[in-house]
Amino acid sequence: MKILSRQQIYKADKETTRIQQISSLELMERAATRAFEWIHQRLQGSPVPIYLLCGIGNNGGDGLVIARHLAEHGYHIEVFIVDYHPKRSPDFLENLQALKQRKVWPTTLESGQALPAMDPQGILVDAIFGIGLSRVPDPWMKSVIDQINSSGLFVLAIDLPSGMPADFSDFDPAQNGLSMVHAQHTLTFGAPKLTFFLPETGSAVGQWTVLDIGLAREYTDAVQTEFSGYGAGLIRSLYRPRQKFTHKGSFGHLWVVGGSYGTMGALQLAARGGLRSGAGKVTAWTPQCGVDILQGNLPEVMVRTGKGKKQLTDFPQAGKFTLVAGMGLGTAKVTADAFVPWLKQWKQPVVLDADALNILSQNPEGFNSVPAGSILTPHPGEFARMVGNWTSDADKLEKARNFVKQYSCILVLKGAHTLVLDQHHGFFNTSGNPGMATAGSGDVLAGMIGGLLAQGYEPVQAALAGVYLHGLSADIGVQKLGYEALTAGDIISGIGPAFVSLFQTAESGPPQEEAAKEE
Ligand SMILES: NC(=O)C1=CN([C@@H]2O[C@H](COP(=O)(O)OP(=O)(O)OC[C@H]3O[C@@H](n4cnc5c(N)ncnc54)[C@H](OP(=O)(O)O)[C@@H]3O)[C@@H](O)[C@H]2O)[C@@H](O)CC1
Ligand SMILES: Nc1ncnc2c1ncn2[C@@H]1O[C@H](COP(=O)(O)OP(=O)(O)O)[C@@H](O)[C@H]1O
Ligand SMILES: [K+]
Repeated sequence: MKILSRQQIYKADKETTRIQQISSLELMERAATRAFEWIHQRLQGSPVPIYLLCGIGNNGGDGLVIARHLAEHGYHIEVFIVDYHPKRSPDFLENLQALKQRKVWPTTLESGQALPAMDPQGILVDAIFGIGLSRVPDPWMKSVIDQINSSGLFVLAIDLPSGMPADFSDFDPAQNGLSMVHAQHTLTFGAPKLTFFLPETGSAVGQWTVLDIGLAREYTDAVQTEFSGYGAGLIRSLYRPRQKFTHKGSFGHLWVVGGSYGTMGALQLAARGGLRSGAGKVTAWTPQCGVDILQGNLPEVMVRTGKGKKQLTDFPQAGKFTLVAGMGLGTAKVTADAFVPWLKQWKQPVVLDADALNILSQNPEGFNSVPAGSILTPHPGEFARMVGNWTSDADKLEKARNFVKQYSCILVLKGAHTLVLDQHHGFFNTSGNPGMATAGSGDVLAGMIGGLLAQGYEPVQAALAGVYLHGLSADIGVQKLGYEALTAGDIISGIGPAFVSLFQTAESGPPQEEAAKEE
């Protein structure tokens, strides 16, 4: 599912009206009618009061069209024009006339005015600002947004919550206190917006549904976007079925390197993640204290040790195997002094997680030794050590772009929508849940990505599939366990069912955010 930038959406609008030979007014009618249908399907004529807050641009125009349809279907509506700007869009004006012809008379809220009292059992339709928002809302608009947020009403945002930009091309909302409507649900037109996927803004969107408004495929199919959301569809397309006459040698040899006294669990979780993702063989390289633990717990894994008793002080000779390093490794000076020069021996892409990243952050020159195409999997704390603190999601994204360019690597920025970023594209994952916020789940992910890389998936494919299947495994796990009880070990137990469910199609029509997981 492509994430179109603000400018690309305007272009899509233009191309749609040109190719389909319709007016912008007709496109507005089509878009807002889809939104009305969505509401009508759920409310089924309910007498709940509906308050429509409309701006003066085309987002407000959408609100007026929705209001007209609701009035025609006998809903109890009140319409307010939030008069934040003297310039009305032509399609807004046309629809204002059309609404008045239906004998619906909107109330105008002028600058400085407070919102009227509203029944807290009602629904508030937010059609104040859409993608036209080009600068931070002024103090009056901020107070309107605050009043909406404290109203207690169910808020349905049209296209996007007012105050929230579609992307960061015009301004960074964090620089001005992130003043935006917090919606329970957002009905967005044509494509999801970048800001839906990032924590500062994504929490304001609530559940989201992309409404298909028939944008010209000639444009949307061809346009190159910087970002997309992905799910099962993409992973199915790159999945490699196993052939009959294959053997364990066909699926690679994964080495998981790490562990230290007291953190052998991290290495075990990675090893198990690699095994369950299909690596033909897995070897662990650990300090001597790890041998009994690993041999006792993981009969499938071979164990080799360095000279260090409680921490690694030396590393195996680089070879034809696939390397995942860093889980539980520690950052002791003896370990770091051996690790950084060792990394130089590697020519093929490796997977670096946790303390491998922390060691490199303390010795930043070492990042130059990371082989091109390697996959680095920091959580936010590790990424801050790598690139310094960021001031906002927009700033973090910029730092990530620069990092990937500088070191020709793939970043897996872990979070609710993990971002897999290479020099060409950013992919936001759509699987996973807050149950994964538990110690060790990142170790499992590193092992899974390594297991896929070992089998011959291209690095970016291994990162995409590992991240998606990891989230899906946890989604399967929480169905039985709930969010609180899910552990990293349960994610490992879900890997098998996740592979299986990849090829089972959903029968019922899921809501769109769910549907995005299919793409
Ligand atoms: N394909 C699609 O997706 C379709 C989209 N459609 C709908 O059109 C919507 C976009 O409409 P829109 O361009 O008229 O912008 P909208 O958001 O109504 O804002 C109005 C104006 O406000 C202004 N302004 C900006 N920031 C400001 C601020 N802080 N404080 C005060 N003023 C500010 C700014 O004007 P400026 O001052 O920058 O010239 C802006 O133009 C879109 O979200 C969707 O709902 C459908 O109808 C058809 C299909
Ligand atoms: N709220 C959430 N929603 C979805 N996924 C999450 C959420 N919180 C954490 N995760 C996922 O859980 C994993 C946590 O990794 P990490 O912080 O490295 O764990 P650890 O260091 O304990 O192994 C990541 O894959 C991340 O994307
Ligand atoms: K809106």
